[in-house]
Amino acid sequence: MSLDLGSLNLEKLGDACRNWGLFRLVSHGIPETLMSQLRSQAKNLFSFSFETKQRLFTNKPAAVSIYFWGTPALTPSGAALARAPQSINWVEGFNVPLTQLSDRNQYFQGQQDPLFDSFRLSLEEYGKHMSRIARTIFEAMVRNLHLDSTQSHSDLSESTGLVRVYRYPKFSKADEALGMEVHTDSSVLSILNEDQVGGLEVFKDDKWLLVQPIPGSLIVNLGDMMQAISNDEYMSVKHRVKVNKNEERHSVCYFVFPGEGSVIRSSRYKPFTYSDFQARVQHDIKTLGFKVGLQRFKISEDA
Ligand SMILES: O=C(O)CCC(=O)C(=O)O
Ligand SMILES: [Fe+2]
Repeated sequence: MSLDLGSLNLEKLGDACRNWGLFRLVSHGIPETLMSQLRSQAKNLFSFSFETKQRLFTNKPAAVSIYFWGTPALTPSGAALARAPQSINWVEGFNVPLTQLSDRNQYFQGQQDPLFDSFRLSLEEYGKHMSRIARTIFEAMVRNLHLDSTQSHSDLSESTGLVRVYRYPKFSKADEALGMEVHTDSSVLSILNEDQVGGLEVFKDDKWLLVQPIPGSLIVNLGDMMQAISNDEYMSVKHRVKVNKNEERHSVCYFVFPGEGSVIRSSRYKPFTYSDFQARVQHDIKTLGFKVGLQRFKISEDA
């Protein structure tokens, strides 16, 4: 399902969000050069030594490493969550909150290599496009769902935007590992920019389907917050990433969340903030080893 951002068809958008929870976006206005430049800069960053990567910090709100490996599940401060070894994901990445990006002292402090600064500048440029695209799509969704636009305005806040760049190494026993295990995103919206290797799969009608990479297009998927905001009319899609035997894969993924303290009100769920949700997810991952998600906030049907 492909949607054109320049002339968004509300009916088609609604259809994709109800039946798939994911769609391909074209005519999004991001120059192809910026998209590929960002992926190749990220690729170069990954070639630094493990020690250098671990030393890449953001300073706010506290000094936390932006580098992670083996799991995409992070604590609110950005540190990787300790997980059981059987759930190691075949991935490494950088987690970059976009808010302080323009302050060059916040990231990559003490790094002499000019690559860090050019990566920061491309991300800043890319982040502006992401905010624009996310807002445009979100407002179209609000219209399609006939929601009160004043009430739902703060359900998406561009200031929460963050980018994760991923490297999925190749692996000869590709059937025995996943690049990223099955999950739904916790975001409102996630926007993915991937290379041509492929590996993203979505779960639909009891089957795993490969999302075919198409140059220049973006993949938008709906997160749990969007499902709640839509009163379960839209769905957050279950997906995973397969690893490739012969080639490593790179992707750049943008996530955007509700505003800090903004209460999600939904006919299907008890009122909650994104922080409540995140705290619950962290707790479940620590104690059960997996995310239960929206189910935790569901208004019981037989009550
Ligand atoms: O790299 C990808 O294709 C998807 C990443 C993803 O699903 C995620 O970060 O939540
Ligand atoms: Fe995801």
